[in-house]
Amino acid sequence: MKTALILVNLGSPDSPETRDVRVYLNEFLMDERVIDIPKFWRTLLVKGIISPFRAPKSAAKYRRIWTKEGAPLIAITENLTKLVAAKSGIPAYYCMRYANPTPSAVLEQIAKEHPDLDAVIMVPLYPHYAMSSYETAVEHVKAAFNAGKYSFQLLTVPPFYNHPSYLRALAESIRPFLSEPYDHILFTYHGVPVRHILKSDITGCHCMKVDNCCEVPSPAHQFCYRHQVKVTTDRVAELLNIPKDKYSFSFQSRLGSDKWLQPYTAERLKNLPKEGVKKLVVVSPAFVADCLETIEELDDEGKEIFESNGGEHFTRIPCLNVNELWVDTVVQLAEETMRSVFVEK
Ligand SMILES: C=CC1=C(C)c2cc3[nH]c(cc4nc(cc5[nH]c(cc1n2)c(C)c5CCC(=O)O)C(CCC(=O)O)=C4C)c(C)c3C=C
Ligand SMILES: [Fe+2]
Ligand SMILES: [Fe+2]
Repeated sequence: MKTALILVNLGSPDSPETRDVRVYLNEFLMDERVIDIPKFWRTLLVKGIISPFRAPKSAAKYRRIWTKEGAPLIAITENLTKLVAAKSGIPAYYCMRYANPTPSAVLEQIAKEHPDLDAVIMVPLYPHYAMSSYETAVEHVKAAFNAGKYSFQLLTVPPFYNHPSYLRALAESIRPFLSEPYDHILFTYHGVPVRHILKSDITGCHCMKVDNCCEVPSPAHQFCYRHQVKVTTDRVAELLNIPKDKYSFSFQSRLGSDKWLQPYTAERLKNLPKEGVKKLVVVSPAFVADCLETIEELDDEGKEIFESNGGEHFTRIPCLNVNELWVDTVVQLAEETMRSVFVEK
């Protein structure tokens, strides 16, 4: 089998200048899987209200996290891609859902450099399924693939929130930070609107409708972000022997006035010191690469909220980034997807 890999991440603006951030925000928020309202209203909201006000503020935040290599999320994805290629011996590329490099440009490059491929395996860099992350990235790459004339097949790695290799990589990345005394570990995940959870419920009658929905077995869980982040949290806590009263999970980065998944991370950071938590460890497993939401929102804003409310020690564990066990996981996920298609035939 001749294969290549394409790692897919979210994307960052081309530069931290307001102009480029506005272009990025427009593309991001005009995505119907992110702001799922009729196009007319979405255009009015995004181009008339959100982007003009948010772009300068977000640009200032991007300037604070920008490095010599550019946006952290892109630089880390590029380095991960190189390590995956070296480890697997399979040519590996990366593309982004928003901004650059685009899936069409990268698919063209792959076809040119490897004209005799049987398959390209897409690895969406999202452990959990959400219509605003995993689903939109996969559909966007598939649309670019279908628009071109490629002789290879496109295969897709499924969400890996409960994959033993991912759980192990995550647990081992956390373990060294628990050797010092701590009061609590908070697993914080990017939030999504509650409406998205209801929309993704294939049964139409389970998510947020059944008591303890995320613990009651259901086919809805295949697409339930809340269930999946809960599984990741509990499995990692089990691997690390963290007692139930010493960990919890919450959701960050809410945008707009809709109801999003709760509890909100900012509220938890404010209240934890009042509950006696002075030494806090924070980890964000939905992001596999450090980005604006971890470096700026957690390291800067999150720490400040915790400490100004009586917290004394705030430690944020870096994302998996280019961690060796994580590189192994990506290779394993791709190989398993390839085998499931070609060996089982
Ligand atoms: C788990 C992954 C992510 C989900 C789910 C997700 C949903 C989601 N995001 C927004 C709006 C914004 N997110 C922004 C940044 C951002 N989001 C993710 C991941 C998920 N988003 C990442 C990794 C990043 C960082 C990108 C980087 O360049 O470092 C932004 C842009 C920054 C800002 O202005 O705050 C917006 C906007 C919505 C509305 C949403 C679900 C509906
Ligand atoms: Fe986001
Ligand atoms: Fe659920």
